[in-house]
Amino acid sequence: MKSLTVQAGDDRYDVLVASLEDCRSRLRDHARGRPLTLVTDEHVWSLHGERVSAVIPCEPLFVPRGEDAKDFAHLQLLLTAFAERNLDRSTAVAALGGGAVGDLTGLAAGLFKRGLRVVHLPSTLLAQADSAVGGKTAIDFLGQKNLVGMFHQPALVIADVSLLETLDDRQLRAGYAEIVKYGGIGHETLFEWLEDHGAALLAGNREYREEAVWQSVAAKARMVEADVTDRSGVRALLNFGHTFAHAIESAAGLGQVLHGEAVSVGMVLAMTLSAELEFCSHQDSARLRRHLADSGLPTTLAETGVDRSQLLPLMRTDKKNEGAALRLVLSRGIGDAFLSDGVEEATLGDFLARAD
Ligand SMILES: NC(=O)c1ccc[n+]([C@@H]2O[C@H](COP(=O)([O-])OP(=O)(O)OC[C@H]3O[C@@H](n4cnc5c(N)ncnc54)[C@H](O)[C@@H]3O)[C@@H](O)[C@H]2O)c1
Ligand SMILES: O=C(O)C(=O)C[C@@H](O)[C@H](O)[C@H](O)COP(=O)(O)O
Ligand SMILES: [Zn+2]
Repeated sequence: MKSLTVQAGDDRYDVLVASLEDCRSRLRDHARGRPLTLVTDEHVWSLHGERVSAVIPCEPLFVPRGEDAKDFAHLQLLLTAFAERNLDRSTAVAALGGGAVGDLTGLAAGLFKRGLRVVHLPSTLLAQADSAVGGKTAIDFLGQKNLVGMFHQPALVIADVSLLETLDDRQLRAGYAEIVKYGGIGHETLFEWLEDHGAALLAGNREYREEAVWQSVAAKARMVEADVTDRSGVRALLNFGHTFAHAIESAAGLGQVLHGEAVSVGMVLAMTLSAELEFCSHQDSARLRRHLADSGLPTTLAETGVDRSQLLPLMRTDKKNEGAALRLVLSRGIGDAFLSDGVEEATLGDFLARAD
């Protein structure tokens, strides 16, 4: 078992990369003798419900698969169920699933009685490496990604990579994009390691999956601790590729292009723009693109099928922006991302019009 503690302001919690069975007593501490209210989708439950129930008695609540869960209707559904069960602040609710289940459950938990504890049991590569840690919760609104949300840190995160054995190839690769992000923003050695071991990781190597989840979570924890509520600019680097990605997801129709796929294209766009603006070399930009493409991820706008004229207006609504300036995460090279307010809208518009 690998374990790290995140100190996010006043909130302190453990992230365990371990089997669910090895965490039985930790889970039971959070349930306090009652069945654990566990939010999931029927697909994940059909695959893993029996195993999870053998570790901890659960009362499941079902939401749709993927991005469709992240809306007001399902937020209301969870809040209603929490009220019907009269959950109180001494017990936790759990989220078993991908980032969508985690984002929705985290928000419902944060709102109900002004804060229930939430335990994340991430079951996708993306959720294990990224979304279960750090306390960002959200639903989509008015066609825009994560427009309504809050920070609500978990009480415990357990990443059991054996859950990933049932994940389909497309979802697996999408999650891998966020791991590449960690190398891209601050850890060139991780990026090199992924160049060497990424193919085996994607093919199913359990040791490499654990290592990549661990490295990503450790990197994220440090950035979250330094900037819990995304104010100082440190945490904003976790948004590398995301200004483009969220616009791509919205323009495609939410749920059509997977978040990780959009992040893959978004990181290539951010790096290509950085190279054009002479912040980084064209070799580094090509290196990032090559590794993502070799990993079976999309790297061009053309592959997403979006109408590129929709992107700039969507990018203007990004949460990082203050006033008129567009705030982008750019790069000085692999492992060296930075936040920029300096890209003119006309420059970005021209870039988007002719990008691959
Ligand atoms: N809060 C954050 O910090 C953060 C970070 C990154 C992404 N996100 C959000 O996370 C979402 C994307 O999450 P995601 O990539 O995990 O996908 P997802 O949650 O949208 O969908 C996961 C899909 O995989 C299936 N699935 C889940 N676990 C499985 C398993 N073990 N075996 C088989 N099938 C399984 C689910 O049924 C579902 O269809 C986006 O909404 C994104 O905005 C949030
Ligand atoms: O935890 C963070 O901070 C991140 O930015 C992680 C991202 O991978 C994630 O997609 C996040 O949900 C994006 O947040 P948003 O603030 O851009 O909606
Ligand atoms: Zn993301």
